[in-house]
Amino acid sequence: MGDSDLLKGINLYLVGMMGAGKTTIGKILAAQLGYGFVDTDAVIEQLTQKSINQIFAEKGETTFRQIETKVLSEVCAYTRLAISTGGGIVLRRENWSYLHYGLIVWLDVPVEQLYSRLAEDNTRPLLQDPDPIGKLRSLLDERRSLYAEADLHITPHPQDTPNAIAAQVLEAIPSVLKAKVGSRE
Ligand SMILES: Nc1ncnc2c1ncn2[C@@H]1O[C@H](COP(=O)(O)OP(=O)(O)O)[C@@H](O)[C@H]1O
Ligand SMILES: O=C(O)C1=C[C@@H](OP(=O)(O)O)[C@@H](O)[C@H](O)C1
Ligand SMILES: [Mg+2]
Repeated sequence: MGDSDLLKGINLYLVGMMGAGKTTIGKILAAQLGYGFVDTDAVIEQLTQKSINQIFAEKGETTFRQIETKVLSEVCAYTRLAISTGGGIVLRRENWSYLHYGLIVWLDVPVEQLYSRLAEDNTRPLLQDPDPIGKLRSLLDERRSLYAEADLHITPHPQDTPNAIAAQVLEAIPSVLKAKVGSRE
């Protein structure tokens, strides 16, 4: 049994740039909350029976975003889930209507660190670019104000382990949850 009362069954959504640790930390948070774990990219891969790279290459980003919205709209109907999203989920306004059913946490990690984590990783189609660090910078410039709409903004230190970051999230939840529930009353 985890710290299951902390969120009162409300879903937790992790948002942020690719490489921020959403998938890694979402799993830890799910275990600690006694919640189920969902990664929207993994659901998309299961549904389509294709990798994210294949979907981008064969169908394009617009189709990927349509599937992503459909998956999110279905996932948000459940409770007691920690949901790791893909970095671009914040781009569509419609997605926010689903995200806001839950508590949204932005993992804000500097571009240099994202790059060092993903330099050897070829599973992020948007980074298959001659200038991946420049690409990360421009994506973050486009998205920063959207990520900032999250309920909770976590800026881990470079040496923080995934467990330490999960602990920071859990520690910060009570204060933001109060504000979130209060804003609905
Ligand atoms: N706190 C951390 N410290 C070091 N490496 C990390 C940390 N969080 C994630 N990673 C590594 O960074 C890479 C990207 O993490 P991932 O969870 O897939 O991020 P995202 O889902 O946000 O793209 C993975 O190789 C993961 O092991
Ligand atoms: O930032 C993005 O637009 C994307 C992030 C990826 O997920 P992660 O954020 O888990 O890497 C994945 O959804 C896809 O490659 C697009
Ligand atoms: Mg991920």
